[in-house]
Amino acid sequence: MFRRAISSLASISPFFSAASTKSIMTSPLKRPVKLALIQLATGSDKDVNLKRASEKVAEAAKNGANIVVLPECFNSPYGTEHFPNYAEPIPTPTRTFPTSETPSYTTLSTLASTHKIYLIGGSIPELDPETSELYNTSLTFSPTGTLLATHRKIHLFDIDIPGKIKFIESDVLSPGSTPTLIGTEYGSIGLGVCYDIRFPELAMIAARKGAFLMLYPGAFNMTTGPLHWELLARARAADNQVYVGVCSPARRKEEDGEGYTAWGHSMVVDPNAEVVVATEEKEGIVEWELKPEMISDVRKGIPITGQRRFDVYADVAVAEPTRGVEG
Ligand SMILES: O=C(O)CCC(=O)C(=O)O
Repeated sequence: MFRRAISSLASISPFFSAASTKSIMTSPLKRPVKLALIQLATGSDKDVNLKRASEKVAEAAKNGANIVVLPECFNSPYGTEHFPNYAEPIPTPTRTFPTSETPSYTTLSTLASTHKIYLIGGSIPELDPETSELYNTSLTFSPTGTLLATHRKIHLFDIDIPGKIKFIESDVLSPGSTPTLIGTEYGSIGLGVCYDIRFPELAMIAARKGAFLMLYPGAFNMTTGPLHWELLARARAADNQVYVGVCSPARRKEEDGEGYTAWGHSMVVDPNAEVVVATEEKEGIVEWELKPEMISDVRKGIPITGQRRFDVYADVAVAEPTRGVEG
């Protein structure tokens, strides 16, 4: 019945191709996988942050998680004045550093291999020693502890809402320029850091390339958190019919003094754009099993994945809006 509906669509639209038909019928998630988002309580002591992250990752792995996510800036306070002090270089095959200079990288790699998990290490301030540029960078490790992906936050958080919040990341950070798609044994995962979620293009690119999940380590605040955090997570899921996970630090306590206050509310959204599990502001772990048929069922019911009209909006990046007739 459904196949007949698709072939009749294909006959009226050349853009409803055989390839897109296949992408509707097959789930991009190969088998069930358990996702854990760690809403970590972070502070100003990097060693304590790494120790706390290690405890919580161990707890998530013990609960059976296969993919574990930490929040944005999990090793440092979130603030432009802090980034230079907490930044670390990232080792590459051709550029190594003593482990004392890369404690966050080393901890994440060890945690991934010890617990045999995919670990999306939230983000850390990164120092590029060649250019002295700083980035807000997310490192992903495989279950053998190998670095799989390095995502430098592409859209820097530069906003000014009078009387509410002003934050200019670009005062000290440089933006990344490369969208990230992480290959795993379960399928591909798209990644963005916090403000990246406001730009639907990244999730759309990842989904078109076959991602089953978009992950956003983030740290929304007390103004934009209640306004947009859940809305954006659900929107990216609805746009692309993929799972979405958003992972925040826990909210700072009064006694921790001045500083950026994260909204919290880490959550998993399913491909139908429903919040399936969420927490509030305190430290905790949000866990959910992602299922292949959830994606394929949603895509069969509302087949937008194969109905896109790239003949109409392929040139969205350069298109000028059509102007009305003047006068
Ligand atoms: O987009 C927002 O409202 C918050 C973004 C943010 O906090 C970040 O990019 O770190």
